[in-house]
Amino acid sequence: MKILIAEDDASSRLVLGATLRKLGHAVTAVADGRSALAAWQQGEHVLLISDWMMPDMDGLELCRMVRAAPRLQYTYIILLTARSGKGSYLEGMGAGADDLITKPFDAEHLAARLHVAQRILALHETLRFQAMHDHLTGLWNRGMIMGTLQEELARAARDGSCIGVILADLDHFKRINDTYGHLSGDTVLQETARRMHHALRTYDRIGRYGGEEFLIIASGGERSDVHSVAERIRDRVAETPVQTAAGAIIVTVSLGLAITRMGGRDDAVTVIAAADAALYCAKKERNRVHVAEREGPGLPEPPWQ
Ligand SMILES: Nc1nc2c(ncn2[C@@H]2O[C@H](COP(=O)(O)OP(=O)(O)OP(=O)(O)O)[C@@H](O)[C@H]2O)c(=O)[nH]1
Repeated sequence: MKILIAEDDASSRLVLGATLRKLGHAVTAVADGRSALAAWQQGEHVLLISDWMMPDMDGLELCRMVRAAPRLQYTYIILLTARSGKGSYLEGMGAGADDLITKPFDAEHLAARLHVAQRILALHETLRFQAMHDHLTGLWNRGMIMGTLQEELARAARDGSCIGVILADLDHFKRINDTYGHLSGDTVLQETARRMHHALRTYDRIGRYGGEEFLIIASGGERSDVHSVAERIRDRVAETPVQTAAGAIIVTVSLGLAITRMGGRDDAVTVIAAADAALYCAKKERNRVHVAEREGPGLPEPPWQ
C-alpha cells in the first residue's frame, strides 16, 4: 500500500517509516498536518497514519479535512496517540479516523491493524467498481457514461471543440433471446460489448445505456473520424458469429451518430435525442450507421427533440 505518515517527532517518524517499509509498503513521511494534506491531495495514498498532537494542524483537523474533500477512492486513516482514555476513541473516530493506535506502537499490533485496513480498502474498491460498472458486460453503467458525457460536453464548450455521440443498438435482440434463450442472449451482450470496446480508440468512451443499447463518446474528432469509429464497431460486431452454449449466433448492430456544434453548448439530452433519431433511421435497414443531419450551424431543431 502507499502510506502517508504525518508525525512531527523525527525519531517516531523514522521508526514508523522503517517498520512500514519492512512490511512491504511504500511510505511518504512528512512532519506536519499541512504538508500531509498537500501530499494526500496528490491522490496517491490510500492509507494515512497521523499523529494526533501536531503543531498548527493536528491529526483531528487533518482527519476532518480529508473526510470533507470529495474523492472517489477511500482513504483509511489511523490516528496515533499517546492518549489512552476512552474519550480519545470517540473523538478520533468522530473526526473521521478509522482506527486509533496508542504510542509507542507495537510492530505486530500495527501489522495486524494494517490487515484490517487492507480488507476494508479492498471491499471499498469492489463496491466502487460495482457502482460504476454494468455487472453483465463490465462496461461503464448508464450513470457513469452520462456523467462522462456531461463532462465532455462542458470540456468541448470550453475548448471550442466538438464531440461525437453514438447510440448503438443490437438488431432483433428479442428474437435472439426468444430463439436461443436468455442466457445465450447474455453471452451475445457480453461478446458484442467486448467487440465494441475493442473497436474504439484509446480516448473514446463506452457504457451500457440500456438493455441492448450502448452509448459511445468519441471526443475531439472530425465528423469523418467519428463516422469511422461507428463503422468499425458495426463491422467488428458482424464480423463473425458469436459462439454461445446454444450455438453460433449472427449478430448485427445499428448505430445513430450525432456530432455537437463546434464550440457550441449542446446539452446531453439534446445530443442523445439527435443520436436516437439517427438510430431510428438506421433501424429502418439495420446493420447500418446513420448520421444525424445538421440544420444550419448546429444540431437540428425538432423533430429531433
Ligand atoms: N438476455 C438479455 N436480454 C435483455 C437484457 N436487457 C434487455 N434484454 C432484452 O432485449 C430485448 C430488446 O428488444 P426490442 O427492444 O424489442 O428490440 P429488438 O428485438 O432488438 O429489435 P430492434 O431493436 O428493432 O432490432 C428485449 O427482449 C429485452 O428483454 C439482458 O440483460 N439480457
